Amino acid sequence: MRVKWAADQVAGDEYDVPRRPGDDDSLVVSLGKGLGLLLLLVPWYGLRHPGTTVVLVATVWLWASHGLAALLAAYAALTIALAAWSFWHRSSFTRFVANPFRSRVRGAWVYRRRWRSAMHLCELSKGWGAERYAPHVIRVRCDAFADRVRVKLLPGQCPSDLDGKTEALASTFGALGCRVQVDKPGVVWLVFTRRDPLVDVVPALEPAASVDLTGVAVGTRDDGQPWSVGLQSTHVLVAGETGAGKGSVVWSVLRGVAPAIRDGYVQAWVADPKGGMELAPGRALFSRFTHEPEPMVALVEQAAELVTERANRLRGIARQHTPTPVEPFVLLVVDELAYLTAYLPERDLSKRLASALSVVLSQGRAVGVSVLAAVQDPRKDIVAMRDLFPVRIALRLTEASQVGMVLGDGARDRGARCDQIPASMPGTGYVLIDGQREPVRVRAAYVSDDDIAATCRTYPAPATGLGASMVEGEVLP
Ligand SMILES: Nc1ncnc2c1ncn2[C@@H]1O[C@H](COP(=O)(O)OP(=O)(O)OP(=O)(O)O)[C@@H](O)[C@H]1O
Repeated sequence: MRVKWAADQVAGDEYDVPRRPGDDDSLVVSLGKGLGLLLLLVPWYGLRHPGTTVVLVATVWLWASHGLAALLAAYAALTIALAAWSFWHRSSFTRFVANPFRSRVRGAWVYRRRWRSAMHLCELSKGWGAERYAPHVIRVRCDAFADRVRVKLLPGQCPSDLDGKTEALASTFGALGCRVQVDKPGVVWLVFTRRDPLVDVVPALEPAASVDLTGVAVGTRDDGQPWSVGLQSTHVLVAGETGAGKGSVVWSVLRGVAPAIRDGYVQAWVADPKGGMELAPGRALFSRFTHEPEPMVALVEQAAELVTERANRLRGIARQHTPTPVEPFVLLVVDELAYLTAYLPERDLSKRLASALSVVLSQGRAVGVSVLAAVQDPRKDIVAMRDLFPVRIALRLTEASQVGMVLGDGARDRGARCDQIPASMPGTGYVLIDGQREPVRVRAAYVSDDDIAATCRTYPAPATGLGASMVEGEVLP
């Protein structure tokens, strides 16, 4: 593809415009060439865009055969029909009319018109001899929130070449943000966010009647899809500075599994090092709950004993634990993991904790014991354990360097800007989703005190959980 810098409309001053063959043609020759090109382009356009062609041909035919009044009447009738459609069935209207129209207009006006210059100025074009080449736009899909541009990369380019360019691309095309998603080898989707679907608080989600531990709905993704977190056969780490909204992730998970708690298939064992302030309101859901240092270590040790006992019993019989009311899935919730791993007052407690936690994290997944842990400060102590948490959620973080500590190296370059999440959007963060190398932006649902109280009333743990009668600070059987 030949790049004509001079013809591209980019905001900013042009510089170093190379001369091209034909730039010095006389007016007559240029007009002749233009006419020839038009004759070739009309049939090509007609074949490529049959819908538009039908509308154009119908318009010309109506005008020529029935006059302007008939044409205006037909357009008025069409407008009324579309308005009625949009009123009565918004979703199908959006899908079949609004989004394709948006895609066509924005695809031509915003992206294709400025594409090559933008690629050059973002340093994504390449030179070969005297020619310059830019990645090719295959398709543009737009909805009310985002534009998705499918792009064929140049030979010699790979998706990671776009890492670190996303901010420049977003700014070039006037978007709030840009993410790269690999489609297939050599082809990527650039997702430009125009309106943030996560700005509004996501209300608490209703728990599903039948709980699926492989995907518990906890919030919304920025493409409008539900965001689910798997608990079975995994451990989940939620990292975020104070006030980042870790509580909303933990509460959304607990609310999501509440029906299974009531039916005895899931038990929540909860350690709240913040003196019980955060999680105590949900004690009716918990089978075990504690907030004192020694009992918290004892709770993790009990989980480790359960893991060892189940592993010994199930070895050779089953490769995967199936939750039942007799042998429930245990979710060990630790509200501030760093407190247990780094700040326990006594050295002996720290040692006991480290050894019990390593058993639970390394062997618990196969025997139905999973950890859901929150952490404010993802520094060294946590990083040592980070790899034992297959699911990691990074909310707002104080420093850019912390993103990699939670999501792994390069995650920030691939779009996880946790340090730029505004304080006004607690519960917002980035996650890595299976099969996708790019982090996905998400927001957890906000579970209010009233929602917690209602969840406790509707789904209390069975009598063995001793919910409301628990003595705080003690580990109960
Ligand atoms: N998903 C959410 N949507 C809207 N508001 C939220 C959400 N999550 C939390 N908040 C609000 O943000 C504030 C801080 O939330 P939260 O206590 O969960 O943060 P945290 O990360 O647990 O902080 P800390 O580590 O200090 O306990 C709360 O007042 C809460 O009302």
